[in-house]
Amino acid sequence: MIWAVIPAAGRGSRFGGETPKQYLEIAGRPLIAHALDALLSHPRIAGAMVALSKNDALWPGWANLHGKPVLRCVGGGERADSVLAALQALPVEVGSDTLVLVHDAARPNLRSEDLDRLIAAASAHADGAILGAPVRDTLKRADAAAHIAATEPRERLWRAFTPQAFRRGALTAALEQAQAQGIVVTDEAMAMERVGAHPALVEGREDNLKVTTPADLALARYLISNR
Ligand SMILES: Nc1ccn([C@@H]2O[C@H](COP(=O)(O)OP(=O)(O)OP(=O)(O)O)[C@@H](O)[C@H]2O)c(=O)n1
Ligand SMILES: C[C@](O)(CO)[C@H](O)COP(=O)(O)O
Repeated sequence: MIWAVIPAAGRGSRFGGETPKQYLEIAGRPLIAHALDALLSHPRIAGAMVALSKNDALWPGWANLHGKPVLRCVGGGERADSVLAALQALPVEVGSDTLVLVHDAARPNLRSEDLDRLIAAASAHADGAILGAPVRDTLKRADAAAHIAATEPRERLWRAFTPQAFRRGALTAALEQAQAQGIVVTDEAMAMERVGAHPALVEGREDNLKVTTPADLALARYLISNR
C-alpha cells in the first residue's frame, strides 16, 4: 500500500492574483485535480491526504477519485508544515513503514512512467527516492545588480522535483526534528538528509514542472492539452 500526500495550502504569492494557483483551471479542471488524478490513477496508490488552507474546501469531485479516499487536513505556514500536518493526519492503518509519495499540488503534469520508476527506486532503497533531473545548463551566481559574479560547477548537480517518496515514520520524524530546530526545509529530501539519509535520485521528465508564475501555467496548459 502506498499513500500520497499533497501540499496544497499555499497562497501563490509569486504567481499573483486572487485565486491560489492550485485552483486555476487547466483543460477544464483545477490544477490540483490533475496532480491528484495522476497519483490516484496509479494502481499502487491507495489514497491521498491533501493539506489545504483552512478556508479552502475540497472540490466536490475529489471525494473519491478512482474510487480511492481523498482526505483533507489543514496545512501550515510553510510547505514543510503542511506536509508534516498531512503525514500526522494519515489514517492509523497507514503504518510507519508505509511508503508515502509527497507531491506538489502545483505540479499538474506528473506522468505514470515517472511514478513507476520512482516507486521502484523507493521500494528498493531504505532512504527513499525523489524525482529530479541533472542540471544541463551552465550555472551563474548573480551579484546584487544581477550581473554575473561567478560560474558555479554543475557536475553531479540535480534539480529536485516531486513526488518524493519516503516511509511515513522516518519522514514524519525527520520533519518534526527540522521543525523543532526551526529549520525550514524546502523539500522532504532535505529533512531526510539532515538525519543522515541519502535518498536515491530518479531522473524524471523535464515537463513535470512546478507552476510558480503565470508563464509556467501557460506552459502547463500547452503540455496537458497536447499530450
Ligand atoms: N504553506 C504552504 C506553502 C506551500 N504549499 C504547497 O506546496 C506546493 C509548492 O509550493 P509553492 O509552489 O511555493 O506554492 P506557494 O507557496 O503557493 O507559492 P509562493 O511561494 O509563490 O507563495 C504548492 O502546491 C503549495 O500549495 C503548502 O501546502 N503549504
Ligand atoms: C518541493 C519542490 O518542488 C522541489 O523542487 C520545491 O522545493 C518547492 O519549492 P517552493 O518554493 O515551495 O515552491
